[in-house]
Amino acid sequence: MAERMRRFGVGYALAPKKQASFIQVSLVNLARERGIDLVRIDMDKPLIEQGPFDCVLHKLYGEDWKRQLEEYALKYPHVLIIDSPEAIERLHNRISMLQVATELEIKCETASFGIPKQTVVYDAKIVSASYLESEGLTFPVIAKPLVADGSAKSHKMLLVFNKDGLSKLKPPIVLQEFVNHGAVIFKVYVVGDYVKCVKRKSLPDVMEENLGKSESYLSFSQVSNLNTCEKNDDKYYKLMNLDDAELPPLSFLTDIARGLRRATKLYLFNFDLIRDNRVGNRYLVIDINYFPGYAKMPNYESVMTDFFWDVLNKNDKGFESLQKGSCEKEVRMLVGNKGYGEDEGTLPVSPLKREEKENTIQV
Ligand SMILES: O=P(O)(O)O[C@@H]1[C@@H](OP(=O)(O)O)[C@H](OP(=O)(O)O)[C@H](O)[C@H](OP(=O)(O)O)[C@H]1OP(=O)(O)O
Ligand SMILES: Nc1ncnc2c1ncn2[C@@H]1O[C@H](COP(=O)(O)OP(=O)(O)O)[C@@H](O)[C@H]1O
Ligand SMILES: [Mg+2]
Ligand SMILES: [Mg+2]
Repeated sequence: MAERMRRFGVGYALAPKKQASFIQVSLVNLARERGIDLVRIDMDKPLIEQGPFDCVLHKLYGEDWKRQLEEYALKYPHVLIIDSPEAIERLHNRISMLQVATELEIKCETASFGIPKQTVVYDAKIVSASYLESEGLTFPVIAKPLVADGSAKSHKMLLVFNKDGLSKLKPPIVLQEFVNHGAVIFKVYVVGDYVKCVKRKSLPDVMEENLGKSESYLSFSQVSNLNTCEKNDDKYYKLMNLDDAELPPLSFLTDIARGLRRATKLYLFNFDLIRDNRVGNRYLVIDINYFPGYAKMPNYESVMTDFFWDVLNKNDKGFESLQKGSCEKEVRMLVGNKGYGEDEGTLPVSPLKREEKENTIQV
């Protein structure tokens, strides 16, 4: 008699827009074929009454949800919670978010890595041109809401060209050095050990001689997502003049991704990288997002399914051996919401494929 395949249940708790983009029929079907059932968590009912799931996949905010997850992990200690609410929380503040990148040691002969200069402002009254100077910042600067909680407000940014623009700031904000980067941003998607880099249109360069000539600030939001067309194909790259943009070295990106995974203990995130035009091969991390728009990633269905399969099977083996009373230390690193340990296996890393186009903003 054929052996029945072990089936796994992955409960997902996502906002309606996220559910619509991520939970596509193609993903559900592929996962099902591999023995993984994706099941919607009913937000009108307590989580504790649902499942039991082998894994809970989630992108929701708030204390109540955190409490429900804690309660669930207590009742079902073998459940994998992807990702841990504490780990995700670090990304909800744009200072702690980038702090983690400064903790990494990336050794690469051809490229270097860092974050832009930045400072946090809680009180609008203290901001002046001399304050900026004392913080090591020069115009232009970007003002970003301190909190990155997924709200439309948290994506509203100001590019401030001169001192007149400073009166528009609404703290709490992060003031960050604007770095010319040829209007190309690299979005690096991470799914466990899988890493994929894509190019997106970004803000054009700002010429110093133009500062103070016209507007004092420019407000913008989600600039890399403004164009609604399909972003996976060559047409988008041609349309957006991204064709010739050379991607950063693969091993460099993989090292950053691995370092960020270890430091954040997150499985699912992406980070935005820009190439500093002043320094050539210096790359700066400007943003890290929890559970980003994976559906925009080529072959996202198989990448996500492979990931689920891998973590679920590892967890399952760990659970079995825990039940048998062995390998307790190893298992502890995989179960509950602890994230991977140092000694995990590796999933395949995708092949990668930059542009330097003179894009100048007239100010
Ligand atoms: O909606 P999408 O597919 O554009 O994904 C958004 C991400 O776009 P990206 O994958 O980086 O191009 C987006 O990335 P950016 O912050 O725009 O770099 C965020 O991750 C956003 O989530 P949130 O509003 O910060 O909670 C993501 O929004 P949610 O889908 O999580 O609501
Ligand atoms: N320090 C910077 N220098 C130059 N451009 C930047 C910088 N920070 C952000 N940007 C531009 O602003 C966009 C939005 O900033 P980001 O920090 O990624 O916020 P969000 O979380 O809304 O995506 C980026 O995609 C990029 O185009
Ligand atoms: Mg971003
Ligand atoms: Mg972001």
